[in-house]
Amino acid sequence: MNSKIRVLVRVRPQLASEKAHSSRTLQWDDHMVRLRLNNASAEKVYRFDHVLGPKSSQEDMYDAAGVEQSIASVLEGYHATLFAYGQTGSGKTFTMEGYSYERTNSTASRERVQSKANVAVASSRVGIIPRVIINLFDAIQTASVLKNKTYRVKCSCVQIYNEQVRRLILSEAHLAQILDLLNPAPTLHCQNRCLRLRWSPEHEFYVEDLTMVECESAADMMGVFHDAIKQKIMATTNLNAASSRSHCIYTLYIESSDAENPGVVTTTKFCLVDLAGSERIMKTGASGVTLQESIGINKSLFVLRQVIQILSDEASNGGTALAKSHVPYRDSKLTSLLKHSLGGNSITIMVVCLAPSDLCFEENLSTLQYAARAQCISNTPVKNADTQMVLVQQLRDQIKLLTHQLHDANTTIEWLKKQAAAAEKNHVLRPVLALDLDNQSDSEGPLSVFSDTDTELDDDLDLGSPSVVIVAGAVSPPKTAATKPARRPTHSAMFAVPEAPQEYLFRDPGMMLPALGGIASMLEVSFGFLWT
Ligand SMILES: Nc1ncnc2c1ncn2[C@@H]1O[C@H](COP(=O)(O)OP(=O)(O)OP(=O)(O)O)[C@@H](O)[C@H]1O
Repeated sequence: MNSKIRVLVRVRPQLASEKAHSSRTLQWDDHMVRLRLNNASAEKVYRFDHVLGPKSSQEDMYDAAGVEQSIASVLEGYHATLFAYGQTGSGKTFTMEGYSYERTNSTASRERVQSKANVAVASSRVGIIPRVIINLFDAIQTASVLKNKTYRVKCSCVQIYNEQVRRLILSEAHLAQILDLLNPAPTLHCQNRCLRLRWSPEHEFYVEDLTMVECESAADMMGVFHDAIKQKIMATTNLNAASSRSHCIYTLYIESSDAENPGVVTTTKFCLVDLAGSERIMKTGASGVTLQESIGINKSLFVLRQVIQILSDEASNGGTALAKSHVPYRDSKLTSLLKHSLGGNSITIMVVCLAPSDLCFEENLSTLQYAARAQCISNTPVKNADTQMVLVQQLRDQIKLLTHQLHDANTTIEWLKKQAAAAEKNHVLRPVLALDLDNQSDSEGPLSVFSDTDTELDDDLDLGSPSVVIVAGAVSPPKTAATKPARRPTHSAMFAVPEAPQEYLFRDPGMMLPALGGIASMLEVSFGFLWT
């Protein structure tokens, strides 16, 4: 099953700080965005699954993105990803979280103004992640009753900051270590939080030693999420009072098992990603640490765009010409961790955020170009199963294959029998089967021979130089006795089951096939044949 990345665009309202600027370059309707180029002589039109304007609510956004379907898919065994993309200040964090951020004056922020999330906001303002948490637990409650399944939910949260993967969920031990290091050498501080990226054939890229927290309820999980986002690095720039200085990946892991097979566990994940926004350093006025962050952010977004470009080119070429193009997932931590979401096995939604101001024309143009490319990318969602289930499936596949082979063999045998019958009827074949019957009694031996209409073998039939010897019962070298003329056949029956390996001698290779069919249909033994 192929599934294109679903792309939605959200144009945020003009902020008070932007009122002085016009916003004529960007126009939209429900499925289209039109960007008038600066000289107004030309325009670019882009079509998307949905386009939401500044008046759209968080609920509108959640519904239009089809997040409920993604939750259902995750419970059915598929991975899902939703990520927010756009320039700095375009509304990604608002869309994903919906909280307000307040300035803080912590010691660590002497160099610049930092912000911390205030999660006490009206329920209508909360964004996609809190809504997913609440609705996931509701959906689990329903599914566990309807499908008689048991679910366990865990979560993890990391930020990718300056190409370092850092944990946002801190255990008490981590917190104690960090407090100990309040006047830290930065490297020690980082050791506490920085995590290594690993690769395995089973999981592809994964974060080593990642903290995962099991949660019993939506309230539990919301608590973990709120603690995590308070650890995010946020700072004030010219373009955003509370700008994410890192990419934030929040992942829900859903383990499910059937009441009938409690040992068989399926794990799926739902990744919710708030990307840091692309920044034009001239515009953000970044310097010092903020400048370093800008460079890191732009570098990883550059790789993300490259991945999108290559995958979309591949898709537009029907997956042929560029099918073997190298996709540079490994060139950044972000694309490594999003590999399954871009051209992989996940159901993916991309929420594209735009700022309406004419000042953002170039950024909006670039954002729309990549969004348009992203919606060409096809993923191949695969239902996940645990290893036991995979083994069961492999055995099922093997049984299916063997059943097919058996069916084919039986069909061949039937065909051979018909050929033999037709040949016999037309008296085309002569009784040419001979065998070593030294031990066989005259009345009824273990083997009868094939003959046409009870005709006896001609006395002068020369069986001294056989064309083929079939060895039935087991593969063994032909006995010299088999080359001797046989006694006369008396019946038109096919073959009886020999007690021990027997050799059937044919003069005429044409006879061999019907005989072979007859033997095969009656004996469940191996046999082979030799040309002599
Ligand atoms: N749909 C919206 N309705 C009301 N306010 C919004 C909306 N979208 C964004 N905003 C406001 O715009 C400002 C910038 O939004 P936000 O911080 O979400 O941008 P961002 O894309 O996450 O930026 P960055 O990449 O720098 O982190 C915030 O003050 C936010 O409250």
